[in-house]
Amino acid sequence: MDYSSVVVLGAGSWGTALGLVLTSNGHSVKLWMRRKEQYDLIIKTGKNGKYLPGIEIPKDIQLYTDIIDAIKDTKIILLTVPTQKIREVIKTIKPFIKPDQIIVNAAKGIEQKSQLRISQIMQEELPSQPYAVLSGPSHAEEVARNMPTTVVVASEKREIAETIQDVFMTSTFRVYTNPDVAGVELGGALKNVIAFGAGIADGLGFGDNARAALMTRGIREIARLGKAMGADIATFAGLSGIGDLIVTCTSMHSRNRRAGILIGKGKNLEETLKEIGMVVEGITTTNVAYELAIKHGIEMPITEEIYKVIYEGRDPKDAVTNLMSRSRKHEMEEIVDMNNVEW
Ligand SMILES: NC(=O)C1=CN([C@@H]2O[C@H](COP(=O)(O)OP(=O)(O)OC[C@H]3O[C@@H](n4cnc5c(N)ncnc54)[C@H](O)[C@@H]3O)[C@@H](O)[C@H]2O)C=CC1
Ligand SMILES: O=C(CO)COP(=O)(O)O
Repeated sequence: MDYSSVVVLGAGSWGTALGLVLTSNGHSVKLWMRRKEQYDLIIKTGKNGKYLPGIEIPKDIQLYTDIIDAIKDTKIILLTVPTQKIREVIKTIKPFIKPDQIIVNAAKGIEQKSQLRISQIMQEELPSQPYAVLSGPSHAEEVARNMPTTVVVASEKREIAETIQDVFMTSTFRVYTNPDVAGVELGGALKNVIAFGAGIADGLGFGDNARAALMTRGIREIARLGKAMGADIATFAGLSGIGDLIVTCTSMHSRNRRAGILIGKGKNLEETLKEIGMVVEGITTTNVAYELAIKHGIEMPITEEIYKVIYEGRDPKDAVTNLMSRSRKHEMEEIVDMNNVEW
C-alpha cells in the first residue's frame, strides 16, 4: 500500500515541524488549521507566525481550513492539536474517515474529563481504526531545523508501528518502535508535569542539583503510576520516558519548563499562559495525574506539590520545603521490602 499522503491536523509548532519532516521525506503533506487568519498569514508571509518563527513553510505543503476536505485521499492522519481538543477533532472526522486510514497521535496529554489516554479515546470513538502514537524528546524548534532527533512510535500492531516508522524516518529524524502504547502515552504526558516543576525550581533560583533531583525522583513516580495503569515499566527508561523528561526539563524550548520558570518567579497562571502563548499541556495533566494517583493509591509527592501550587495557590517555596522534609526513605522503597531485607 502507498502511504505517501499525510494530513496533519493542527498547525501549531509540532504539526508544522512534523509536516516539514514528512515533506523532506517525499510525502505529499496537507496541513489543516482551524483559523482562517493563520491560513492567510502563512500564505502571505510563507511562515507560521509565533508558532515556528524563522522557518519557511515549503510551497509543497498544501494548506487547508476545511477538515473534511483535508482528510480526503490521505493514508495517514496525524493529530497535533492540544490533547483536550482531540476528541472534538475525532468526532468531526468520524463520519468521513475510511477504515484503512491510520491515525497517528503526536499530542502529549490525558483527557481531563474522562482521564483517558488518546488511544482510549480512539477506542471509544473509532475502535476499529488503525492507531499509533509518536512520542519522544523532540522540540519542534530543532526538528524544523533538521537537528538530529530520535522518537518512538508505539502501536498494538507491529505492522502499523513499522509502517509509521518508515513514513517518518529521515537521516535526521530517527524512529524506534515499541508495542507499549500505554507506556509511551503516559511517559509523554506525565513528563510535562515534572518539567513544569523543574521550571519552578529554576524560577526560584535553584540550580542543577534541584533539577537533577526532580528528574530522577520524577521518573520514579511516573513509572509507579504507569505500572499501576498497565504500562511496561521498561518503557519509562526509554525515549518517551527518561528521554523526553531530560529534554523537557533542560531545554528553553520547552513550553512547560518556561511556564514553570514564570510561576517560580512569582507570575500567576493567567499571566504565565498569556506570555507563553502556546499550549502548556502540563497544567491539565497535573490535575489528571493528581487524581489518577489518588485513584490508584500511588504516592506522587512531586506531582502533588505541583498540583497544590497550580490549583490551590500554594507558595512554590512551601512546596519545596514540603518535599525536602518528607519522612526518610530508602531510595528503592517500592522495590525493596525494608522489613524483609538483610542489610
Ligand atoms: N511543540 C513541540 O515541540 C512539541 C509538542 N508536542 C505536543 O503536540 C501537541 C501540540 O503542541 P504544539 O504544537 O506545541 O502546540 P501549539 O500551541 O503550538 O499549537 C496548537 C495548535 O492547535 C490549534 N488548536 C487549538 N485548539 C484547537 C481546536 N479546538 N481545534 C483545532 N485546532 C486547535 C491552535 O490553533 C494551534 O495551531 C501538544 O500535545 C504537545 O504536547 C509534542 C512534541 C513536541
Ligand atoms: O514534548 C516536548 C518535547 O519532546 C515539548 O515539550 P513542551 O510542550 O514543554 O515544549
